[in-house]
Amino acid sequence: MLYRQPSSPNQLLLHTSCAEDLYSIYHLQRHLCWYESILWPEDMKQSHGRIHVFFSEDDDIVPTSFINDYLEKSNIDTTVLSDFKHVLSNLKIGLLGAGRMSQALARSLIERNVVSSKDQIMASDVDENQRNIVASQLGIVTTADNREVVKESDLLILAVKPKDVESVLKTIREPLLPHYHLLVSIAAGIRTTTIEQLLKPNSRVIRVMPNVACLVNASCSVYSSGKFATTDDRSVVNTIFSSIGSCEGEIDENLLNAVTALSGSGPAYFSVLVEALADGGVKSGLSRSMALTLAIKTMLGTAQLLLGKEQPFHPSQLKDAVASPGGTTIYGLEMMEKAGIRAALMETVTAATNRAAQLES
Ligand SMILES: NC(=O)C1=CN([C@@H]2O[C@H](COP(=O)(O)OP(=O)(O)OC[C@H]3O[C@@H](n4cnc5c(N)ncnc54)[C@H](OP(=O)(O)O)[C@@H]3O)[C@@H](O)[C@H]2O)C=CC1
Ligand SMILES: O=C(O)[C@@H]1CCC=N1
Repeated sequence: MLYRQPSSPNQLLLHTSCAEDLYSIYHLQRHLCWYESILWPEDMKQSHGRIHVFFSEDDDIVPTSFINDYLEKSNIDTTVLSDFKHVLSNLKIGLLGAGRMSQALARSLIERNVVSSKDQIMASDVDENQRNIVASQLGIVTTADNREVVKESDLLILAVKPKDVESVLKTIREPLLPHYHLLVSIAAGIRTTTIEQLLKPNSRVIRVMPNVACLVNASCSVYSSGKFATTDDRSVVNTIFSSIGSCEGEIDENLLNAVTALSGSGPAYFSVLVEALADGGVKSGLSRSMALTLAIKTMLGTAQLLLGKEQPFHPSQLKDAVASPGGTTIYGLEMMEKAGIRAALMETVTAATNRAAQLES
C-alpha cells in the first residue's frame, strides 16, 4: 500500500491521504518493524486455536487474491467476502435533511459496509418525526441543528428540497471550512456556482444526481464538480454513489438538468407506464394484482435484456425481435405510434429539463 502506484480512484485516494502523508510514512517506515508484525502461515499452524482468514474482495489496501492464493497453498482456511470493500474507515458523513433520499443513502452505506460503523454518519432535519425515524430505524445520531452536523463531519450531503437549500447554506456558512469539508449536493436544479457563492471562498462542492432507486441499491448517479473540488473529492463521491447502485461518472454541469429530467425523475415516468399497462391488462380481463405483477416483471426483464451483460439488445432490435409479422405486438405498437407516445415521452424529458433550468434561476 505504501509503495504501490495507484491504479484506481480509491487507490489514488489512499495514496494521497495515507501513503503520501508525512506522519503515516514516518510512523510506518521508521517505527514499525515489519518482521515483528508478520504472522507467517507456519506460526498460524502452530497456534492452538483454529484459524480462518476473511478477506474483502474489493479491498484497496490488502492485495486480496495474492494473499489468499498464498494462504491456500499453505493450507490455511480462507474466505473471500464477495463485493466487500475496504471501508471508508475514517470519513464522517453528515446528512443535511433526513428525508427519503438521505435515509436510502445512509441505509446503503451501512448495509454495504462503505462505512465501518453507524457512528460515522450523522443527520439533521427540521422535522422531529423524520429524526425519530432515522434514529430508530437506522441507529444514526440525529439533531435539529445543521451546524452541529457540519462540526461533526468531513463530508456533507445536502439533501433538502431545492427551495430550502439557500437557508441551509446560510446557516452552515460559518462552521463549514473550505480546506476541511466537502459539500455534496443532490438538490435538483441548484448549480455549484450558486452553492459556492453562498459558502466561504474556495469551498469544495460537488453536485450529484442520483434517483430514488437508491432505496434498492439500483440508483444511477452522475455528478459535476465545482471549481474547487479535488480529484480525491471526486473519488470519494464515486465510492459513495457506487454503493447505492452505479456512478456513471462526471458530466458537464450544463447537462445535469437533462440528467435530472431523465434518470432523476425517470422512476416516476416508468411507474406511470407500468400502471397504464396494468390498466390495459385489467381492461382485457386480468385481475389487478396479476396485471401489475406482469407489467412490473416485464419492465424488469426488458431492462435486463437491454443492459445485457454479454450481449445487450438495442431497444429497436428488441422491439423487432418481439413483433412477429402480422402478430399481436405490431398491432399494439401501431396504437402507441398513433397516440404519439414517442413525442410525448421526449416532451416529458424536455419539460422536466426546462423546469430544472427554472429552479436554477
Ligand atoms: N426524491 C427523489 O426521487 C429525488 C430527489 N432528489 C433531490 O434530493 C433532495 C431531497 O429529496 P427527498 O429526500 O425526496 O426530500 P424529502 O422532503 O423527503 O427530505 C428533505 C428533508 O429535509 C427537511 N428539511 C427542510 N428544511 C430543512 C432545513 N432547513 N434543515 C434541515 N432539514 C430540512 C425536510 O423537512 P420538511 O419536510 O419538514 O420540510 C425533509 O424532512 C431534493 O433536493 C431533490 O431535488 C434527487 C434525486 C431524486
Ligand atoms: O422532482 C424533483 O424535483 C426531484 C428531482 C429528481 C427527482 N425528484
